[in-house]
Amino acid sequence: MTLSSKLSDPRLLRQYAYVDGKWTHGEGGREEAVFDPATGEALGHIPWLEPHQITAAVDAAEAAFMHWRALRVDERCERLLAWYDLLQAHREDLATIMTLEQGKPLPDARGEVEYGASFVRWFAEEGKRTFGDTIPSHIPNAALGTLKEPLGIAALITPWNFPLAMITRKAAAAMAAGCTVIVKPAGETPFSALALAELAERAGIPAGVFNVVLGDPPEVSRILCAEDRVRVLSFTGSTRVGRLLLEQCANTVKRVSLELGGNAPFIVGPDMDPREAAFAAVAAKFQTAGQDCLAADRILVHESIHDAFVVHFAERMAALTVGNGLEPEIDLGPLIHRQAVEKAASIVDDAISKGATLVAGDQSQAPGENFFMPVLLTNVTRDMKIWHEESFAPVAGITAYANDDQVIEMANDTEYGLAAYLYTHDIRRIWKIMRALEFGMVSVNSVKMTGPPVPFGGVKHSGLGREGGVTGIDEYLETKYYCLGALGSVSGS
Ligand SMILES: NC(=O)c1ccc[n+]([C@@H]2O[C@H](COP(=O)([O-])OP(=O)(O)OC[C@H]3O[C@@H](n4cnc5c(N)ncnc54)[C@H](O)[C@@H]3O)[C@@H](O)[C@H]2O)c1
Ligand SMILES: N[C@@H](CC=O)C(=O)O
Repeated sequence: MTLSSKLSDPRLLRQYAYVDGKWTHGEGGREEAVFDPATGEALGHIPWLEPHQITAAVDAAEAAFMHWRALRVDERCERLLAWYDLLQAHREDLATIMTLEQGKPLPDARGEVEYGASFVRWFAEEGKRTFGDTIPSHIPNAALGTLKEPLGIAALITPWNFPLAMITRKAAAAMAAGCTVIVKPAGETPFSALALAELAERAGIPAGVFNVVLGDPPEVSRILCAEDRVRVLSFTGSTRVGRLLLEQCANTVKRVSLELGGNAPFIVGPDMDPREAAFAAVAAKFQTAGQDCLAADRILVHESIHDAFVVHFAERMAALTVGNGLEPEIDLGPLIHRQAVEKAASIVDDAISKGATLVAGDQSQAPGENFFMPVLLTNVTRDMKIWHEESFAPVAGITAYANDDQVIEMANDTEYGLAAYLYTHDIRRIWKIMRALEFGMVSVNSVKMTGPPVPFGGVKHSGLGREGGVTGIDEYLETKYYCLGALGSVSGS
């Protein structure tokens, strides 16, 4: 059965790039297959655009920018709201596309469609609030102030683990600000991006405002980074690629926003009920089969409750079901591809060879070659890869600690600084540890922390800038200061 036959609106499955309002094939004959990670079946093909076609997308975005920025902001925001309504109306098809190309269970895919759509509505509202300032003047007879203006063309490069929401969190902010965008989705999950383009067109978003280019990642990124007309690069993906792109943007001095990898500590205080904390840790570790920048990578449990916590964690983990995300009652889908499975296995082997204890995790039960059964390791120490690397796999590692100062030092012992979890009901401990954690986001007694109103982003090697929230739109705006001089006597100046 083909992908399009599973959709109630088969036109949402597009196998072309989308440039200047037109579905565009490659001119050099290069293409790439897109696979269902659960079955290994090819879902379809996408063309790779040639370099001059990427430049044509920049031409289109440049031409569209003049008109898009000149629209009244409420007109721009109306189009975004129409886009939001269409995302909601087609959420089932969007979720099906996502599960097929990414692998996450259908309920999680539905959740991501809701989450992704919520950014479109949020920025359709925030777009109307891009206020400048008036400045009390230090210059005689002058009025001073600031205006917020769109930066221009934004290039948005996104990953495969959240193939829809990572686009809308950027694109809706940029478009509400008056920028035009060129999206380069991950080659593993282009169909969610192309369905977004189809719905943008139906929502009346003009040609050239929302473009999706496809191609060889380093080639496309090099062109977009070197283009002077592209004034913002917003990237979500690995720290390794983020560093490369930051360097490539230096020559054109563009605004760079980076949402990079994480290695979240999950700290459990001695006052916690070990069962409650263990169940929360399982939820924080295994979402999207561990392929989540917020995944609880290092679980740090006070020594007084460590053993009970491990028992409850193992019990809860054993109840997780692994299988094709299209089937009912599945908790963990496949990993994105075979290399991800090999990386997960190497992280487990490395830990065991350095003294970790394998409590659970039997790979002989895996239902297919891209699946990895959840693993629980205890006695995890700092010399292991699992401590330092973002595992991006369903591998949980637990370490015992003795006191608050020690756990703060352990939690901060990473180059990453995206998110941290803290479970304790002691208010003094919460305040002390929360303040000392070197992370952009700290979630206390809650697994869920994200959503459109919050400033999402990391410190250290986890990135630059914040997405969402009231400041997310600023990533796409420039402040213009004005001085209106020689006005005669200006009261209050
Ligand atoms: N901080 C966040 O908000 C956030 C959210 C989601 C994912 N992530 C991170 O994303 C990573 C997983 O995603 P991924 O594997 O797709 O990341 P990735 O860095 O491999 O790829 C991200 C994007 O960059 C492109 N790319 C890959 N290699 C490139 C190169 N050499 N030059 C230019 N472009 C290149 C890819 O095609 C894709 O579009 C994890 O590290 C995860 O933590 C971060
Ligand atoms: N779960 C994150 C994406 C990271 O992979 C989010 O909520 O944005």
